[in-house]
Amino acid sequence: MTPVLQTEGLTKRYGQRPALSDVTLDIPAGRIVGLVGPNGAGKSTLLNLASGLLTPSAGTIRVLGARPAGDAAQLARVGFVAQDTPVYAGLTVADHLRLGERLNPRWDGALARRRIEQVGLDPAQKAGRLSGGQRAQLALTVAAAKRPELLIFDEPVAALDPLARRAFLQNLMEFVAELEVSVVLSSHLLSDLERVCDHLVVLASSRVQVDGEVEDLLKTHYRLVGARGDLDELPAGVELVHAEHTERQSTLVVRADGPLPGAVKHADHLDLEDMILAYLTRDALGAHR
Ligand SMILES: Nc1ncnc2c1ncn2[C@@H]1O[C@H](COP(=O)(O)OP(=O)(O)OP(=O)(O)O)[C@@H](O)[C@H]1O
Repeated sequence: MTPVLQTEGLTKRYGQRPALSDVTLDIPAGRIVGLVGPNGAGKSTLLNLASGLLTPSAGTIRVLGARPAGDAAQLARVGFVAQDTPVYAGLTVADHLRLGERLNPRWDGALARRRIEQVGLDPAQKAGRLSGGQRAQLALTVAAAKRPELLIFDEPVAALDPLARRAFLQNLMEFVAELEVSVVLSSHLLSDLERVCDHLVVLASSRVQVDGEVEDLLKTHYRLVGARGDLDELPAGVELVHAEHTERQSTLVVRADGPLPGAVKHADHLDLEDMILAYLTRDALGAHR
């Protein structure tokens, strides 16, 4: 199956400053991919490159096996909702659907109308008067009714209250199951990502820190506790992500594809949130050293 997103040495600079450095990814189709990282990590830059709004400074990017936004057919295959879910404030909800129908060859009007009704949007309401959550629902509906093969969302739930966020993500998961669409979404909300994503990419300081299927990542990451000094040497196949020490004890977060060190007193798997935080802490400490 063609990968949904494939990059090699992908780099984007604004002037001299890298926003994305040497990013190599190969993400299979049929996933909900979470893209996570601190402010300024390069998430929007990557998503804008994937949707063809930006062009790379170096390296390559293929989306569904083709150049992003290379032609009208490729544009129709990808639905992109930029940060802050832009809508046309002066147009009504129904106008958005009419516009979508006119602009998109594969427009699914029945799906759009059903979704609008399901989420309780008034077709006559001007989009500029919708709440943040309603706007997000409208943007999701328009993007999904294009019947794309890939949906890209830049922080779709950032402006939503917890209930609206949950409803939006629930909706998104239903969509994915119904439409067999792949999704790439960025978010700062790690617990949300844990609930909906099956593939994760952690970006920090313009570089990929870790990337993989969530299930594999959870299986291979551990928090190890041992006597201070006993865990200084790690065997081959065990990569240190983050370490904290007290006078007597060391606590490490590691990625282990092989056996754990013999001197470990205690080993636990981490949840996704703690694993991501370990990578982000490593990057933050490295950056300020
Ligand atoms: N148009 C631009 N001109 C110059 N620099 C830019 C531009 N857009 C982004 N940058 C810089 O590129 C880097 C990556 O920005 P980007 O918006 O991709 O990060 P992000 O991970 O999406 O951040 P956030 O979580 O805050 O949305 C930042 O240092 C940012 O200041």
